[in-house]
Amino acid sequence: MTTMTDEKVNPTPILSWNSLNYDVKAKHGVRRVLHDISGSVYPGELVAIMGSSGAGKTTLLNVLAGRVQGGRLYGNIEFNGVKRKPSSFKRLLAYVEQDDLMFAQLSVRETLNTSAQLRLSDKKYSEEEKNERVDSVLRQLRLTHVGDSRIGGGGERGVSGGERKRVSIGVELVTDPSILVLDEPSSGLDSSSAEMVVALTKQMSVERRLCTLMTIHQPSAEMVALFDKIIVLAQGRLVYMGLASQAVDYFASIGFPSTHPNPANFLIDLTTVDFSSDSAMQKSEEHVRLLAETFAKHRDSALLTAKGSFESGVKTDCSQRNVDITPEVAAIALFEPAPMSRWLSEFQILMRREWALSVRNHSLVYGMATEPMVMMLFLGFVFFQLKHDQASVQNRIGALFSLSISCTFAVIIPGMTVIMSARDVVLRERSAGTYRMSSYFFARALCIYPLVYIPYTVMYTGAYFIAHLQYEASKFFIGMANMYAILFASLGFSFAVSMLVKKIEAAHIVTPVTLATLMLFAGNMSHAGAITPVLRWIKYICMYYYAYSGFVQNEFGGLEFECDTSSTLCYRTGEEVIATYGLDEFPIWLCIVLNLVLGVGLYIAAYCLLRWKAKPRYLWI
Ligand SMILES: Nc1ncnc2c1ncn2[C@@H]1O[C@H](COP(=O)(O)OP(=O)(O)OP(=O)(O)O)[C@@H](O)[C@H]1O
Repeated sequence: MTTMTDEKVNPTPILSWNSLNYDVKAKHGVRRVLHDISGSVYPGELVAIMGSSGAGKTTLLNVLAGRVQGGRLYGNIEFNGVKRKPSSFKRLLAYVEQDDLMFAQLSVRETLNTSAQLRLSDKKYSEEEKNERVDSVLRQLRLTHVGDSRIGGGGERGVSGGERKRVSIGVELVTDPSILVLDEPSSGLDSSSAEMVVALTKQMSVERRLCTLMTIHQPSAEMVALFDKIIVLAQGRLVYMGLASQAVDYFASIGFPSTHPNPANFLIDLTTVDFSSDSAMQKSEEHVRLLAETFAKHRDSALLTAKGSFESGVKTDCSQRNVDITPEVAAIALFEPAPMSRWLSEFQILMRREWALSVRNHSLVYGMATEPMVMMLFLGFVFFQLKHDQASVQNRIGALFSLSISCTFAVIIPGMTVIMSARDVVLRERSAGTYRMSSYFFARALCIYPLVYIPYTVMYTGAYFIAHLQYEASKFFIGMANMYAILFASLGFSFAVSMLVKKIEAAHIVTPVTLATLMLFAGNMSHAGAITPVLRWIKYICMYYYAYSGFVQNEFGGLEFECDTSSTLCYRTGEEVIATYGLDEFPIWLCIVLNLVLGVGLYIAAYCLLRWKAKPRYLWI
């Protein structure tokens, strides 16, 4: 197997790293996860990072990809011979995560197409060129036959695991990366699918002169034969980095002849720490340290004699050049790579995608449409054809309060589920700088409105006429505007909680508790003007208060009631009811405006949280 390394053609490694050390917080102080790792890779190479579980493979990969969070990182990393710049490096690096984070409801072609549309520059590529790029990636990754199949996953039927992994790779390859990074691309795949993924990756590396780095746990002998270089880690130490084909010979030369037909199994056996007892652990840790020291000496001697047999490109290896470079401590990089498309075209692409996602989520669409219909029947028939007696006062109060409540729970909880279920994909896309957060935010928000506003308009109209609220056009439409305002605020609430809380389980606890608390301030369970002064302000940030005040003033205004002779308490006019409940603090139009303002405030809070709080804080050197 000839290596496709490029050191003769291009003596500068595409990526080189020197004296990488990474510390994390441990129970008793600090734990070193990576010890003094140096190395380099070249265009066209397929490099595997191997080692047993916990050896530090993913950590090293993330450090090299500029994706490590938390802890302290020391050392130097260079890209094309110079210090990396976060924005340009991220554009040229494609990172395929271990979990295939994609939308189950989109087809393979749609997934790749969206990535191409968003990540290929509008200035450099025409629409046809972008489509051609998608076709060529589909062909290269042997995905053409499943182009129209849904991705699936999470309970939805879709393409196979191997195909899904290839789509994840394709999402990154539709751009023009210089480095492709894959975290455990074979995990969860059967051996033939895993081999196919590695073989195709190899082919792409050669054809596109891509440098590919992947972590891999226990590859088959056939897969090892595809790698140009391997990096073997044990307990965060480098025990080998060099040609895959020479690894076994190297270990034999230092006294560890292969005991296994598969070199990967041999290397894992050789470097695994035995945790069965304290003495066994100490012994194997000593063994790993010895292997790392031996490799350091061998590599140094290879450098000194310029034989370069272990590591291709050693003559220009940064570990040689950087002897007098002081290792740097990583700073936190908070950057946003420059977007590739104009805001409006980004927004249109995302609108199309978000709309497809919304309408293809059948349980969501049916759920959001059915709930208001059920509510309409209950509201209409529990409060059927209201009259003008004293009982109808209580019934009207009940109907209007229920209407206010139904505009929150049944909107906020499904809304939150939709927004949060997309979170991981959005974070992946954000890490790659795929689009601006503002275009995503607007597209997501706009796509959810029809799913809420259409059924609620039907519900309101049905309930209004069945319950026989005041048959007056102005009252009907003012009530509807009031409902639209609380729906707007509810969706803002949905967005804010989705951005504030990381886990959906937590959101499902926080939301009902908050809403139940806010209900106390609506003016139904407590008199709006008689709440303890220290808590009274809460009604001003309570969407129920404004909506309920609006509904009550709209419906009761101008109504007259009959008093029966047996009753001591009698409301003669609607105005008396409004005054008794203290719901006349703001006129109706202001109630509507204040709910809209509350909604805008919640959207702004949600956007700020999305923009800054959810921003990954990667360590950068
Ligand atoms: N931020 C962190 N905080 C605490 N420990 C960490 C952190 N990052 C890595 N580690 C520890 O460093 C070690 C190496 O982790 P890493 O995920 O890189 O191993 P790995 O070789 O990829 O393992 P596996 O094959 O099981 O995924 C592990 O013991 C892990 O617990």
